Amino acid sequence: MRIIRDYQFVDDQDRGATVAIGNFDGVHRGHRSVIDLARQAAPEAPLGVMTFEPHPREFFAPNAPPFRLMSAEARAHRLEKIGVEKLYQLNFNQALSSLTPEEFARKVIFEGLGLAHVVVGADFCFGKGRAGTVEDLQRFGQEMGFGVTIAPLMEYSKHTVSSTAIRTALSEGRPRDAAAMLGHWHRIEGEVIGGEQRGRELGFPTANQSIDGLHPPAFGVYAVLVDVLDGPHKGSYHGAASVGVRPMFDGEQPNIETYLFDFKGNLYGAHLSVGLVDYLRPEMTFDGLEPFIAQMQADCDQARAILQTL
Ligand SMILES: Cc1cc2nc3c(=O)[nH]c(=O)nc-3n(C[C@H](O)[C@H](O)[C@H](O)COP(=O)(O)O)c2cc1C
Ligand SMILES: Nc1ncnc2c1ncn2[C@@H]1O[C@H](COP(=O)(O)OP(=O)(O)O)[C@@H](O)[C@H]1O
Repeated sequence: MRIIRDYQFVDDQDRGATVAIGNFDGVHRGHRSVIDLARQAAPEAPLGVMTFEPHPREFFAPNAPPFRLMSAEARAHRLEKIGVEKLYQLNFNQALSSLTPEEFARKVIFEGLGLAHVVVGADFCFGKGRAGTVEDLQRFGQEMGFGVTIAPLMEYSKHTVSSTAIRTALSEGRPRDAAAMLGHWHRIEGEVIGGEQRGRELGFPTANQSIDGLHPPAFGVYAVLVDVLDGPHKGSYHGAASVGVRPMFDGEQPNIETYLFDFKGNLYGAHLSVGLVDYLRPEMTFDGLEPFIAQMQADCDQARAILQTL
C-alpha cells in the first residue's frame, strides 16, 4: 500500500484511483461497507482511501480529551489488510481546513489527485465549516467530471454503526458490543515499553503499552487476544490485561498491561496488538499483596476459560 500525504504534485501512478473518503477511526463495519462500494464502483481502478491526519477534531480542539479508537499507524495497517492500495493520508492543516467545499472538490479531488470516483457515507460533510453536503459533492462531480457514490449508513441493533457508539460501548465496558460494530475485536496497538519491573515479582510480568492519544476503554481487567506483530516471539497468544492507573500502586498515567499465558521471553520493543474480548472487573485496591495476587490468578483462570470458547 502506498501512502500519499500531499494532494499536490502527485505522481501520475497515484492519480485516477477510486477512493472512499472519511476519517475511518476504527475501520468499523460501516467504514468497510463504504470501502467495498469503492471497490465495486470501479474494480479495475486502484482502490484508495482518503483520510486526514491529524483527525480534524484533534486539529480544531487539540486540548480535548483523547477520543481516537486507533493511531494513524494502526489504521493504515488495517486498511492495508483489507486490500486498500493507495492511502491518501492528507495533512489536515490550516490550509486544507480553509478550503471551501467547491475548492476541496476542485483542488483536492479533481485537480490534485485526479480521482475517477469517490464514495462517501450519507452523513459526509466536507470543506470549510463542514458546509458541503453529499448533494453538493454529487453536483461538483457532475460539473467537474468525477463519479460520486453515496453509501447508506449501516445499522447495528437499530442504531447507526458509528465510531461514537463504539467509544461508548468501550467506555461502558462492553467490548463485545464494540466488536460487533467494528467487525473485529477492538485492538490496542503499540510498542512494549518498560514499567516499574514489579510484575515479575508478583508472578505476573506484564507487557506495558501506552494508551496516550487513544480513547480509554473502561478501566479494569479484560480477557484479551494478543498478537505479537514482530520479533522472535511473533505469534498469537491468550492473556489477561489491565487497563488503567493501577490504584494498588498509586499509578497516574493510564496504560494497558498484558500478561501473556504460557509465555516466557523478552517483549521490550516488540509491537503488540491487544484485542479486548470481555471486561472482567474494575481496577481495585487490595488489603496487601496476597489477596491481590489471588485475584489476578482468578482473573487469569476466568480469562482462559472465556478465550477457550472462541
Ligand atoms: C490480571 C491483572 C489484574 C490486575 N488488576 C489490578 C487491580 O485490580 N488493581 C491495580 O492497581 N492493578 C492491577 N493490575 C496491574 C498491576 O498492578 C501491574 O501490572 C503490576 O503492578 C506490574 O506493573 P509493572 O508492569 O509496571 O511492573 C492487574 C494486572 C493484571 C495482569
Ligand atoms: N508471560 C509474560 N507476559 C508478559 N510479559 C512477559 C511475560 N514473560 C516475560 N515477559 C517480559 O517481562 C516484561 C514485564 O515484566 P515486568 O516485571 O512487569 O516489567 P515492566 O514493569 O517493565 O513491565 C515484559 O515487557 C516482557 O518483556
